[in-house]
Amino acid sequence: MRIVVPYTGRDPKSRLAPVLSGPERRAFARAMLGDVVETVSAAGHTPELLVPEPIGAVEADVDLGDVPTTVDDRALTPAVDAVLDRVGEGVPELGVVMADLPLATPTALDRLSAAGGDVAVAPGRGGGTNAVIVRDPAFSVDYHGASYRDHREAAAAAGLSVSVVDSMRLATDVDEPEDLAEVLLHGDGRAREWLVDAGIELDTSGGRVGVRRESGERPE
Ligand SMILES: Nc1nc2c(ncn2[C@@H]2O[C@H](COP(=O)(O)OP(=O)(O)OP(=O)(O)O)[C@@H](O)[C@H]2O)c(=O)[nH]1
Ligand SMILES: C[C@H](OP(=O)(O)O)C(=O)O
Repeated sequence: MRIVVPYTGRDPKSRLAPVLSGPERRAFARAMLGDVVETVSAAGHTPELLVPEPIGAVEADVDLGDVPTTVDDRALTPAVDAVLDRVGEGVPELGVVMADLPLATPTALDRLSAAGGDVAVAPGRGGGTNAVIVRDPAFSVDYHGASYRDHREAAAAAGLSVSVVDSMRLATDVDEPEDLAEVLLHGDGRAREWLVDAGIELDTSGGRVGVRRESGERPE
């Protein structure tokens, strides 16, 4: 199956700004993208990048190999919807897997692709839609906000069946600083390596496990 991976390098992961500088967020987002592309391929699928502008040489620190790429500078929802227009005769299904899922594994993707339904969804913590497989052209996306709820409602309104996959690895999108602790705890790819190299470490001093910088200070 072809799996589209939307990715933006335009001020990515802004909610990580309390911990990571702008250049660091770009590098870390790129490392997560590398993990996701590798996982999609390892699961036997064909990754396709969906980006608002060509990925430049400045971001070539992570070699993605020869990944097919669609460039569409519209916002996330219309850009993904345009790709989903392909679903129909000749293209029975298409996946959309976000680029900020560095804990995703081939096994977790296998579970999603094995789930039936016109639409198979892996919800994200916090209300989002981290991964979805679409098998009916009547479905369209509406990202941001509580998109998991919105997608279920839209599918129901269109008379489409939905299956939901409960997966910690697909549910953990990295948006907030506390999500970095999950990457340190459960990751084993480039994103985790990037955090360790940057001196980000677990902080177990409070209630919930968080992260801190070895140096104490975020670089500007
Ligand atoms: N192609 C494309 N991908 C996008 C766009 N906006 C977000 N994405 C990707 O969609 C996924 C989920 O988006 P967010 O969690 O909002 O990521 P983000 O915009 O980098 O992070 P925040 O600044 O914290 O919202 C990530 O893989 C992003 O790279 C966009 O406008 N175009
Ligand atoms: C794209 C968006 O991601 P979030 O901002 O919820 O992580 C969503 O899943 O609807």
